[in-house]
Amino acid sequence: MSDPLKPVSIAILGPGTVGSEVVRLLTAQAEDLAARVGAPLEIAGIYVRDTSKDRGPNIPRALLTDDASALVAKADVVVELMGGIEPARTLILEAIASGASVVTANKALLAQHGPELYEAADAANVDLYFEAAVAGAIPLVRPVRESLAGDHISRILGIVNGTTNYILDEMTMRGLDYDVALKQAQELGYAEADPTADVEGHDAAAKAAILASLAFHQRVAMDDVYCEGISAVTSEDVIAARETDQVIKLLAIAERTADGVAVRVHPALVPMTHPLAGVHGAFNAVFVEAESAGGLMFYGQGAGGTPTASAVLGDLVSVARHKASGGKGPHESNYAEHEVLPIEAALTRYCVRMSVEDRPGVLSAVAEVFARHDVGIEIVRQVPGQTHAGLILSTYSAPERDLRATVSDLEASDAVAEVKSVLRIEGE
Ligand SMILES: NC(=O)C1=CN([C@@H]2O[C@H](COP(=O)(O)OP(=O)(O)OC[C@H]3O[C@@H](n4cnc5c(N)ncnc54)[C@H](O)[C@@H]3O)[C@@H](O)[C@H]2O)C=CC1
Ligand SMILES: N[C@@H](CC=O)C(=O)O
Ligand code: NA
Repeated sequence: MSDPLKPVSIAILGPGTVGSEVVRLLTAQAEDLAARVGAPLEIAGIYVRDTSKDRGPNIPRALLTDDASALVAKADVVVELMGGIEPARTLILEAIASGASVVTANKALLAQHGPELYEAADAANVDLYFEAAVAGAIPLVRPVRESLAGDHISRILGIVNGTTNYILDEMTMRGLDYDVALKQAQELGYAEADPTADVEGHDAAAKAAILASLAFHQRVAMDDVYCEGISAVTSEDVIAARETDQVIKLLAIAERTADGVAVRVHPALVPMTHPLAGVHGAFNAVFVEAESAGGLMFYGQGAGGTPTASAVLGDLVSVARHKASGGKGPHESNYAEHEVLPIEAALTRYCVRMSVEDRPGVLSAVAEVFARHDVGIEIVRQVPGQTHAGLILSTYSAPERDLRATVSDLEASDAVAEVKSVLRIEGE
């Protein structure tokens, strides 16, 4: 425990979209933060690669340094907002080894190297907080890690990536092209430095791995998460969804069943009437189902510099309080050993859009393929076409492996000219 009047020194690594807002708010709200912490927060330095570059009025030049290790060594709390694996991992380990607590928004790093970092933090008896790493401004890590620590979480389902929700929403509501919407998301500060992480679902998968680890009290790594992004979603898919009163959302789903835990990220059709359909722009929404609490819903801004800075500052106040007055946050809880199940075992529903030969007997040939794999058809819609007829079939819930085998046989069937898209259905 330090002297309560002694300032808590903060190192900021990476004053980008989020980091620059953290620095601005640390200065603008200095008095309130000092009162809440019980000691002033003092920025010891800001690590950048190029100290000569002007970074605007919010980033005082005098605080810039290009010597990250020296900065980390003199800080009580290190706030890592550079992103990426290295040098973030090494600098966080250096911080922990020198006795500093760490606040990070780096989900990619936590999903890949979380165990190493949690173990180092526990061994050094320092805090490692990461509220901003999952669903931006929304308090979600803390509720799952602390508020629900006495309950049994069975399912988490939601939208956890702002960039892809923004893109799909702009395509749906304004008919924007995918590329234009992505560019806008980048300009608004929602996207990762390499937006492939967003559009291919890796960012959502990292968040899903972190949430599943916290919810199920075991280690779930990035590689355990089945992941499909939105880069294959076309304007035609978006229009077809709208015509049937559905929207396409990128969902993260973590479930605990009698057989184990399953974690997946993929685009899905959601009925317009479902609350997730009303989540627009870069907002996120996450449903948590727990045995005693029942259903909980978390909603708010999932990306953007200022909202994310709010989550970082919340963590910073907590860990700085511990530095000023003693105490420590929760350590990693990883005692459970449920099997991590493959996607093939998941029960899902498919919507298959295809063009078929426009001749008698085709519908029964198609129906036979579904029956062959014991997959029930719930809804059939036929759309007249010029050379071929359009057919949209929605299935009842079935094991993913049977649904895949059905699609594979449809592709090989003489009755089917082309399987145009396959989307899972969720939220009904
Ligand atoms: N932008 C957002 O809405 C959110 C971002 N995050 C996470 O926050 C972190 C930061 O994200 P942004 O601020 O959006 O990124 P950014 O790219 O705007 O900022 C990163 C900053 O770190 C610097 N940096 C990167 N690598 C460096 C290195 N090797 N040495 C020195 N400086 C380096 C960059 O020059 C830049 O100034 C990432 O981990 C991201 O995943 C989390 C939630 C929301
Ligand atoms: N790129 C991420 C930023 C927040 O985590 C997103 O779009 O959600
Ligand atoms: Na959050």
